[in-house]
Amino acid sequence: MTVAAASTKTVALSGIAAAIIDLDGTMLDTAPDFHVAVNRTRADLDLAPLDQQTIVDFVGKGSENLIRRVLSLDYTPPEVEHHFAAALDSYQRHYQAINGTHATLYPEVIDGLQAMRDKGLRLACVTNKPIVFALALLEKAGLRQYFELVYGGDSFPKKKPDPMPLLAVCSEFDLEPAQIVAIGDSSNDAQAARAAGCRVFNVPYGYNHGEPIQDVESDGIVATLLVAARHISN
Ligand SMILES: O=C(O)COP(=O)(O)O
Ligand SMILES: [Mg+2]
Repeated sequence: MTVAAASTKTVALSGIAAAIIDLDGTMLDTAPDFHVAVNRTRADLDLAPLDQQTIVDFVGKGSENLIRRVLSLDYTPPEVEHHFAAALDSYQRHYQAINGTHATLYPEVIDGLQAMRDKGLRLACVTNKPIVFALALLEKAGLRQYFELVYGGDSFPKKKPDPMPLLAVCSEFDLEPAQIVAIGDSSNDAQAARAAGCRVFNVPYGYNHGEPIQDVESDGIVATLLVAARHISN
């Protein structure tokens, strides 16, 4: 615990020209949307509803992983594969119908994004959420305008924790990875950032697969995106 606590010290980052911000668990608390859509999918399969926390611990590695984990609670691995395609289809239909309806913005998200823009930072959103859901949600929450680039979990062959989508941002912005800070709520974000050579901050309030965020190696934990902005300079 002492080692983990020591690693949470937040350093001020200089030489930063852009920020890559995660979506679920970082800008929006989408747990209630996941809860509703997953339980409608389970009802289609005659499975009992799950509590929100159980579902939230499966969020972060994309829809396919979420649905496999949700099915694995009741089915053997061959049964999971048997039901997977229909369950994913059902989930996507239910999620699309309620996307953003029950989600809420975390504190200081708008102020944080505005503060980053005021510092001249270029902003990209990189999420493991499917791109159609991500774009619709950002639009609905009034966040789309802050981002020059938005990449979803299906925008590239590989998603976070692979560095591929972050390296695509570096290339699109024509910046070195060390000039970019990734900010997210999970080890996925931190691992992708480190593998890309980017700097990384974590926020403590989202979904980290049920693990303490203090155990994730990063440049620090920031209470909100506004606090993150205060720790970043060009
Ligand atoms: O849909 C997910 O798995 C969540 O994705 P995000 O935390 O990368 O936004
Ligand atoms: Mg997240």
